[in-house]
Amino acid sequence: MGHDINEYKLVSENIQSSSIEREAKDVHFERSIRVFEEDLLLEKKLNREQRKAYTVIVDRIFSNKAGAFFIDGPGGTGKSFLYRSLLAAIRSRGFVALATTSSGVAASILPGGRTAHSRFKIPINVDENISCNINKQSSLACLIRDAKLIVWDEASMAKAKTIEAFNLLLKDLMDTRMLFGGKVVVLGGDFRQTLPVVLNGKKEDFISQKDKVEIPNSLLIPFATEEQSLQELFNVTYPNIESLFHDSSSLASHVILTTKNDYVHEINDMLISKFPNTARSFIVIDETVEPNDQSQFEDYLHTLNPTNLPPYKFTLKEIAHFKTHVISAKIASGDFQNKHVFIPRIPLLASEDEKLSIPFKRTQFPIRLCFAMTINKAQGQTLDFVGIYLREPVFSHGQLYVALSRAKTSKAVKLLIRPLTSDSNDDHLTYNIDKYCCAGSHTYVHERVYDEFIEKVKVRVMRPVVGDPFREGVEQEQFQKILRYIREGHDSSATLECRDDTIGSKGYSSNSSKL
Ligand SMILES: Nc1ncnc2c1ncn2[C@@H]1O[C@H](COP(=O)(O)OP(=O)(O)OP(=O)(O)O)[C@@H](O)[C@H]1O
Repeated sequence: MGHDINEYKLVSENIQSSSIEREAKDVHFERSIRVFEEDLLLEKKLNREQRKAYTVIVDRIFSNKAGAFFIDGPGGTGKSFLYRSLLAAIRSRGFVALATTSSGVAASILPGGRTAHSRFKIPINVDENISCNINKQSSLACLIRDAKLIVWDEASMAKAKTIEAFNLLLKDLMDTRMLFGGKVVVLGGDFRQTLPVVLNGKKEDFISQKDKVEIPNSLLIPFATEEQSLQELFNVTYPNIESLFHDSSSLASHVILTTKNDYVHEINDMLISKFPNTARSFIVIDETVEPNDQSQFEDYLHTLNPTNLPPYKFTLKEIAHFKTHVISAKIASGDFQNKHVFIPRIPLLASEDEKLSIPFKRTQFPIRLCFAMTINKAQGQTLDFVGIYLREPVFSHGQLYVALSRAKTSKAVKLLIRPLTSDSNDDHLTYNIDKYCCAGSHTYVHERVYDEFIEKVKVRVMRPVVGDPFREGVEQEQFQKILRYIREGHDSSATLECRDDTIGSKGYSSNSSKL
């Protein structure tokens, strides 16, 4: 590992995959996505609400008008179904339609789906001045300019800054100040489901309220002992697991959902051990970025489990053919279903969000077992059977709702709840987090209600009681941030609807303002 293929002199010419070549291949793929007959037929099956949205959006596209749409609907009400029919309608006429989502799993559900981060080169680590990394002259820029339709599913899971960066990119590429560069953009999602992950967030970042909910007996697996009840959950979710061996598509439509990655790893290890074949474990190679630190920190690095890196050790069974550095496998779902691939071991870096004290790279196969996955990861999927394991209650807004709404019927869901305390028997009660307050910096309002909205907001904004500017929590940094937002809004030609003056000469309080 770690060697350049050219060192082996296998062919006379140097093999170099330039970023331009990779991009050209990518663009070629996007322009030649095949539309399947079944997707073309979806249009005929649209229900009344879906058809209404479909007609308005298609009409905007073919009359060459701009349009920014948001498709809202509770889990399982057919948002993805609508996107599929829209994508098929545009692509089958030979036009470009880009399908993007906020998460990789959701991207695998849409034909030709990509994460928005990857398609629009939006940096993962968002900061104040985030911008997309696309050259205006590149073939990717040309592809985006040509796109008649851009779909962004699960947009409710994206941070506001990423949507703003996307908006700026389109304005820049299209050379216009119109929203989303005057293109037809369909954002979709469900704010009742999980929202963006706030890493190391403080209380102010997500204030939520817990409510106790009682789960009906028909959905429950009674809690006896942890081992016994988990076994029962495994049995209902994966009946005859050994025979599922040869039926990868039905294996992929059953899943156990839980709250945290640590529990996911535990369950996956327990389930892989149930397969009869020979086990093979793969241990990672951890290398510090600074070579001199290697001997001192190697053992310590093995104990770390950053969220975006594979665990120190994982086990596979001999169903795929694997060698030490490459696995030969078949893809089970998505656009490339049944395609045969070779997966090499590659070095992976931890995300900068992890803020590791010793930067290092971990070499391992970029794969994970997925008999179990986190609830957040499952958002957007519709599955044949869902087992939910709540070792502890959900910890963020919408998680319980997402978990319960992944299956098509209530008969295809079973929950195992560990009682909150060892001496209680309330294995039918859990907490739901259902109220979520956050400070939004932008509001997109439909033009039809814009004037009325502005009037109502003006009245509201002038109403608050101004507090003590010296109370705990009122900081100069936050105050400067608010003044900066007002300035930025003003500079980008927004109208100041209320006062923007500061209160008094002491402390950090500003009058209510609205741009
Ligand atoms: N008009 C329809 N006719 C037949 N089946 C439909 C229709 N609309 C949706 N479905 C089916 O309902 C299920 C859920 O639909 P879909 O995945 O589109 O919902 P969703 O709103 O995207 O869910 P989520 O919010 O969880 O992502 C899918 O199996 C889909 O095929």
